Amino acid sequence: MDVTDVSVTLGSVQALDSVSLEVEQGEFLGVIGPNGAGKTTLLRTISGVLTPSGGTVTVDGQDITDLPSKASSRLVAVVPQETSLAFDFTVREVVEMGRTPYRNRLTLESSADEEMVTQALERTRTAGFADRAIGEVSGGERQRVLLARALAQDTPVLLLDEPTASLDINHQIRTLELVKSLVEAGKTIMAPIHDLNLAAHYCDRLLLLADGKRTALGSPDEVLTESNLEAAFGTDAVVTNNPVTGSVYVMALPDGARDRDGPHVHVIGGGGAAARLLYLLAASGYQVTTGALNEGDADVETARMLGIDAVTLEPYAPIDEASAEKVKEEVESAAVTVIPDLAIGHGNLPNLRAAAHADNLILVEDRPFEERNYAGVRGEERYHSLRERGTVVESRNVLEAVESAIESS
Ligand SMILES: Nc1ncnc2c1ncn2[C@@H]1O[C@H](COP(=O)(O)OP(=O)(O)OP(=O)(O)O)[C@@H](O)[C@H]1O
Repeated sequence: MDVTDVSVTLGSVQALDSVSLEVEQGEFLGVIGPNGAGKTTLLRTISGVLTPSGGTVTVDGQDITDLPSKASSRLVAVVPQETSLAFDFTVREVVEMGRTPYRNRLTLESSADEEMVTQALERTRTAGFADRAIGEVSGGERQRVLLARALAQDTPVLLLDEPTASLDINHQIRTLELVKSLVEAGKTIMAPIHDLNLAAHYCDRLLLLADGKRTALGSPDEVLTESNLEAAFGTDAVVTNNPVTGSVYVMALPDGARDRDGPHVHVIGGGGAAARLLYLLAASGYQVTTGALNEGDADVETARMLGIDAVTLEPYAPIDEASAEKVKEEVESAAVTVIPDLAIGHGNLPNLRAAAHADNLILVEDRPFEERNYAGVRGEERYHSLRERGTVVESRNVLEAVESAIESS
């Protein structure tokens, strides 16, 4: 499917401004963007409902705007966000409407039509209430019925307007898994999706629209960058990777979330040991820094999510001199430095060396000192010497300890 330089004006609003894109057969393209960006308008233009003031839309080499509606309905099916359906049709009758483009006044329903309708009902799990009136099913069920109708239409291109909007979490995933299987079977699918994390996980590519313009187009990690999100949505967002699925993960931060103005606390982390502490300190308004940590470490991910500055290193790289120096600078400028209950290995010796420069040092120990893990004598010695000049607390008392260290200094 090719969209070339499409512009649409609605009333006095330029809803689409010279938008171009190609969608491959067997591709799932997610359309994202703020309210009013033009997502629905783009869908309505591709389906032939709206005529662009400029540009063309071609499907299978045919210009949609030139085709009679019956012919375009064999190329593009739409699942609208909202629809007014006569309330006394049954669910099955609504799905049968999907076969209309293949009928004329003289042909009766064929067995192929019936087969398509049955399949569509089954794939969308709506067969169980096929004989109920459409007015008597829930909003989420109705959305699945509309998807069934579009499947019965048997088109190469399927446009879904917010396919998961009124679905519960179970049906969101089921619907997107169904979309995935349709795409694998060769359908071309385009869908505005507000949930950026679902979009990132399921879509092959994303189109970011803002103000009727194509702002970005590419793989989810190319499109979902902090600067693109800031520009399009005007929101401060943190982009990390979902530790479970590996997909890009977006979290919007409330206004001012990064403007913490409390005293500076530096946290030596590693392997996720600092995650909760980072959260507690950030939520209490401290200006928190952490590091040095390797990219990919769970503590780096947490720091990103919370908008905390981290001194980072390449994955698995040892702490080099420049990074050790940066850690030392953070420690020296911090009112308090905290070492959570971490495993002490060779890797973090430079961090421990830097911690020796702290004005106030707090060491968190939830396990008896003897049971802790030290890789090598040097780690143990180094930690011992820090222990002598710092305050040892359990994690449940760490906030209090930070506060009283700051008060007394
Ligand atoms: N019938 C109309 N007449 C005039 N302007 C319209 C009409 N329909 C939509 N618009 C305007 O066109 C722009 C694009 O609207 P569109 O519905 O395509 O946005 P959207 O990205 O789908 O938004 P949402 O996320 O809220 O569904 C908006 O500024 C909207 O106010």
